Amino acid sequence: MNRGTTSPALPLPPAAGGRREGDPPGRRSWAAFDGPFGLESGTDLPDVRLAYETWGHLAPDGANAVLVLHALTGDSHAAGPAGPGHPSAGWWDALIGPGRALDTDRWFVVAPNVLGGCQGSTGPSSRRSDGTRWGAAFPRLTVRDQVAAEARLADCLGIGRWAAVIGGSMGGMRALEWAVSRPGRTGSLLVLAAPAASTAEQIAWGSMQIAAIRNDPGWQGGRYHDAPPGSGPHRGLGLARRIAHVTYRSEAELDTRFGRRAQPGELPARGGRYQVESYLDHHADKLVRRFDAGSYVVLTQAMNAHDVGRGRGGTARALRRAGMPALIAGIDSDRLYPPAQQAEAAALLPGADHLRVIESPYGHDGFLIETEQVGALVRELLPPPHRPGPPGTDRRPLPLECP
Ligand SMILES: CC(=O)SCCNC(=O)CCNC(=O)[C@H](O)C(C)(C)COP(=O)(O)OP(=O)(O)OC[C@H]1O[C@@H](n2cnc3c(N)ncnc32)[C@H](O)[C@@H]1OP(=O)(O)O
Ligand SMILES: N[C@@H](CCO)C(=O)O
Repeated sequence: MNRGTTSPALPLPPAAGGRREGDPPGRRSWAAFDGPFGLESGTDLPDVRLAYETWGHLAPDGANAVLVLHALTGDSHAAGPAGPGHPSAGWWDALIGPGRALDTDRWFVVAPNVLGGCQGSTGPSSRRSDGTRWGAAFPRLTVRDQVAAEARLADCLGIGRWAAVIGGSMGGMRALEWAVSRPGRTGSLLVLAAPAASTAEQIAWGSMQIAAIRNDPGWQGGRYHDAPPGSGPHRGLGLARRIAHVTYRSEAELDTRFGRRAQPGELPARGGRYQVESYLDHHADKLVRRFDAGSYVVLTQAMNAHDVGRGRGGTARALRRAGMPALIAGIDSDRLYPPAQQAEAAALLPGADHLRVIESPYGHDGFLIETEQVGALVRELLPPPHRPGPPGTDRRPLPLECP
């Protein structure tokens, strides 16, 4: 195991370095595990690197650690301002920080970039030991593989049991997999807008996005990473994002916001765009500039394969393994992961009483937008102590090296 600091936009430093006591909060680091790292498919990755960010300080007994897991196109920058390597502020910045729902004066928050991603963790755009990029040769991953890698990271950080594992969408799939596969390491659970198993329709949406990328001539069978800049499958990735983004928002929101209006200065009857088309173009353009198409395919395949009940006697039996206190939340206007699906999971999880419903006009993206309601759920899961101690007195340095 090695660790160091990096930014996804910068070349990795040699395998060395590490966090030191007193490091500023929001420190970005990475951990590399020597392989072979066995995958559910039966193949191996020769080595694995996970990028992660942390906020707060780990208590001497390691009991104040909270794992926060991002969605499909998210990354480890869950909190903090925009800056080098981070075009936007953290995606849950409103929730993580001193005095916020995930109070970093009390909790040590860890957010890894998912295995298969493209923001510092091993994925299709990473280089292999011979210097070539994985590209099409990158193996199929499952949510279980991603959680296994996160468990290796927890081992390395000396975190035997998370006080809570929290995630939305694809991050919620991983949170649920943590609870089912590692109940002894998952102290409590918050799953937002995520299913116990992807349905036919969810797989269908994902497969259309994968097809959009693969049908772009720039895909080149997945071997485009060393092609000249600009010749990759950008059009396909942009189309995938447009398809996905419609599923992330509600019909009512799109209608209220854009209706049939033309984009200012453009006339649809003369080849111009509707406002909603321009909006989708904008989101496609933004994603293409920050995300790798190969990672998009690998992560979407992992979401399509997601089924906590596979090989465990079915969903109901699998969920019964997870007895920790749990909150399962759905968004009332989510058409991608309808709340009724999560209500079934809530009914089956021993530690969850009933589905929590986030009210939002925004659809699936409500787990990113409705931070007040999400914060209330986090506070319910991790209530403030009756007598808080002075912040920052209980802390231990993270190990510089793992065995
Ligand atoms: C866990 C994770 O997923 S982490 C990664 C965070 N997620 C993403 O980045 C996914 C992409 N973004 C989103 O899904 C959303 O922007 C969210 C969820 C982050 C925030 O949602 P909202 O605040 O409702 O933003 P919304 O979807 O309205 O988009 C606003 C953008 O659309 C642009 N826009 C709005 N109308 C139009 C239009 N007619 N034409 C062109 N652009 C438009 C705005 O200018 C704004 O641009 P900017 O983001 O570059 O400043
Ligand atoms: N906007 C989110 C939706 C997927 O949950 C993302 O891009 O990751």
